Amino acid sequence: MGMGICWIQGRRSSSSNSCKEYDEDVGDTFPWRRHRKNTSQNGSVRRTMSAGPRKVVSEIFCDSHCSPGLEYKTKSISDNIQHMTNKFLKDIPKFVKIVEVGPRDGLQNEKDMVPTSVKVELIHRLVSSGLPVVEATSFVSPTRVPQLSDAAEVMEGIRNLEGARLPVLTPNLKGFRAAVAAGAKEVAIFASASESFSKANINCSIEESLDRYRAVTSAAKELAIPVRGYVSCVVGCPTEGAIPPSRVAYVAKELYEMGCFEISLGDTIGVATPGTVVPMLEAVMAVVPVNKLAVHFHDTYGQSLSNILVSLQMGISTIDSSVAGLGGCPYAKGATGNVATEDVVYMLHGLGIKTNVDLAKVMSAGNFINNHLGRQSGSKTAIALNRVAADASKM
Ligand SMILES: CC(C)(COP(=O)([O-])OP(=O)([O-])OC[C@H]1O[C@@H](n2cnc3c(N)ncnc32)[C@H](O)[C@@H]1OP(=O)([O-])[O-])[C@@H](O)C(=O)NCCC(=O)NCCSC(=O)C[C@@](C)(O)CC(=O)[O-]
Repeated sequence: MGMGICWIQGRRSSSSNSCKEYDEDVGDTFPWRRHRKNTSQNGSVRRTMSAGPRKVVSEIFCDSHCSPGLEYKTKSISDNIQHMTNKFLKDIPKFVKIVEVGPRDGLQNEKDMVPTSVKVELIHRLVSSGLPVVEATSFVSPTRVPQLSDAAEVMEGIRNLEGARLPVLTPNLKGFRAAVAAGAKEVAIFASASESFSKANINCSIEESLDRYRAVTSAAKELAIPVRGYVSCVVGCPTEGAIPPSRVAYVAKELYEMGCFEISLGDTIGVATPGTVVPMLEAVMAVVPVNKLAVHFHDTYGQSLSNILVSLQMGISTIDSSVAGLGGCPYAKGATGNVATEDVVYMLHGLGIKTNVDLAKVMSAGNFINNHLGRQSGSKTAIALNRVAADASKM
């Protein structure tokens, strides 16, 4: 296989040819430690992590992720994670739900059409990694977002897929009805805190969009279909600049009151820093319960992980991310992709936070789509671990 990423913590499949379950959910990754090379009696090469002061909690014998013939021992860093008592980390959640937006937000800006079969395969791989929610596609105008004009076909390809929720974006009743007809069991609506972005993105004012979305949420209620709400431009807008937190709070509250079960706060152009995230979250948390909020950071200025950390410290426990950092909004020029799922999982597990996501499998999904797109991953974690794996396979 040549993937060689068995030092990654996370829940493992119990199938005989993949990594054994960890003894503790928080295993460890010490890719920077040197491997010791041993030769066993039957001649197979074993590589063992150099012994350190920490407890070995698990040993992984992995055919599916390691290079053939290699075995890795991992050490636990759980001994070092003191978030229960550490004053800086004691209030962060113990479990975080990751909402994968790669197949939708990640692909919507791709110029060359990605074949439907590749999208379907990507979604299958992401679901198999344990991600609880994978946003699958959008039922928007095909002239506005040609890349997702195969939404109904994508839904057909994932019709029998189980193990994750598979919401789709719907900008209006027309999109909602098409989504339901295609088999969608959950939808997302997307408003903006910026008037000009609302106009550019969905061709109406904020108030008009809220009216449209009331129609969608009431139609969804009749069918018992859960609706997620997005607020875009929660910190900055490509044309208006800084957006006041009070405006974000207003739109979030409207979406919540019309029935959205969760509100995702989108830094659409990736300009936020912890300095602007804190006041924005404070304003929104005053009107929407924190357990109903998610954060959605694009990584244009490389601030996403620090923004996520401060959001965790403020009690947020749902994080949107995109495999391999794919993405960008067609109506937010210059904005890059979402924070990479691999980087988020690596950080969360490093903080001792459970996700139930298998980083190795997310990386495999990332490698799959990057190979198709012919580009390097936007995830630093994936780049680093792929490099370590390649080095290890040469030893
Ligand atoms: C909202 C509309 C549809 C308004 O569309 P419009 O441009 O105002 O035009 P319209 O309403 O007059 O309709 C134009 C044509 O589109 C059709 N139409 C109308 N609705 C639909 C539909 N649902 N599905 C398919 N077709 C549709 C409609 O029937 C008509 O067809 P025609 O008569 O010309 O043949 C359009 O502007 C649109 O699709 N915008 C969506 C653009 C988009 O997807 N942007 C990216 C979303 S990402 C985002 O917003 C941020 C987020 C969520 O990721 C979070 C973050 O990062 O911050």
